[in-house]
Amino acid sequence: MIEFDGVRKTYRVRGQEVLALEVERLTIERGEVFGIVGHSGAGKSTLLRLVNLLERPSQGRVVVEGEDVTRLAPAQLRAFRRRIGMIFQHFNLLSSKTVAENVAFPLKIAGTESRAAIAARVEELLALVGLSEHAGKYPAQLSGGQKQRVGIARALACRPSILLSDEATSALDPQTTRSVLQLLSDINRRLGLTIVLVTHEMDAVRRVCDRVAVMDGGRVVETGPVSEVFLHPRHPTTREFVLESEHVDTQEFQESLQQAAGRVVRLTFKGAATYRPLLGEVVRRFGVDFSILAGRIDHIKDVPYGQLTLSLVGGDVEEALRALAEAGVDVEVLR
Ligand SMILES: Nc1ncnc2c1ncn2[C@@H]1O[C@H](COP(=O)(O)OP(=O)(O)OP(=O)(O)O)[C@@H](O)[C@H]1O
Repeated sequence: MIEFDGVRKTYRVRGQEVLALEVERLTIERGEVFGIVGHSGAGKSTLLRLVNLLERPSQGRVVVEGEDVTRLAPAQLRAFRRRIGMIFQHFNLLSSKTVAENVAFPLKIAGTESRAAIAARVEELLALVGLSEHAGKYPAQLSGGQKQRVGIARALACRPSILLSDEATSALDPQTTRSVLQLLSDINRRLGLTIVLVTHEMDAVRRVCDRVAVMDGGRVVETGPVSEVFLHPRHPTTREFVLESEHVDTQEFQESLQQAAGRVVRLTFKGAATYRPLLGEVVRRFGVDFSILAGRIDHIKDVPYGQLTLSLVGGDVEEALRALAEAGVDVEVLR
């Protein structure tokens, strides 16, 4: 478990104290994939770097697996950092070392394992990330996705219990992003380690995270299970992120809402309800006509969901909405 308790981080810029982060309380549970999403400058990296004390809080406590990290003596801090792996946007690989040497590097520095044990561990890690055939190559000979896989293998070398990911897929194309996120998800499941994933892409959160914190201006403005935050965003920043991730132009969408007739509602179907012909049944039963303003079917982690924005006219709209809600559909009246 990772706990932030009354944490403030300020930087001194040209003689002035500037507040970068203020988090009253935030808890990341053991074994979960926790997303931190926000625009550039929102404080995401600062929050992440407080976990392994790459940044020191100006005030408050960061407690990792029961230990207040700010109180660790230098030798304890070195041992503690080995329990936390980290991956970066630009991979940070050593260009003069091979893939295998990059992965072996943290184990050599730790100096706790024999050469043979390190070689065996490297082999195991390269198999885990699907790079066994590339052990002797140099980073320059790899694609972006392969480089990040090396980064992941290296981060896992010392068997950490926490993996910090700072925009690890931001430099990758969409397909490679998906495969790296899938790998992180598999690692979370297979090894049971906690992953904290900083990103500015809500789509990455939707694919792999269990819970998410949305940051704005150095503060956590919304937090909760991804399905909750994604399907029912409350804070304007969260709404913006969700619409962006659905490639919806906010202004165009507002305009189409204004032109729509009758009652405008957003229906969210989750899990099995996604595939049931509920809407057809209900509109027929209550004589309601509808037109579709927006719609999508997708997954949040492994759970399918469908979301439809409709304008409803005629018939008994109120009763139709009640029937849908009773059948387990989330009904939001937008207008
Ligand atoms: N070393 C530093 N010195 C001064 N200000 C800093 C320093 N590091 C970060 N900041 C400031 O703290 C705020 C939060 O920065 P941070 O890098 O955590 O944001 P972020 O959400 O990760 O953004 P990005 O996605 O662009 O990395 C910003 O206003 C930034 O300018």
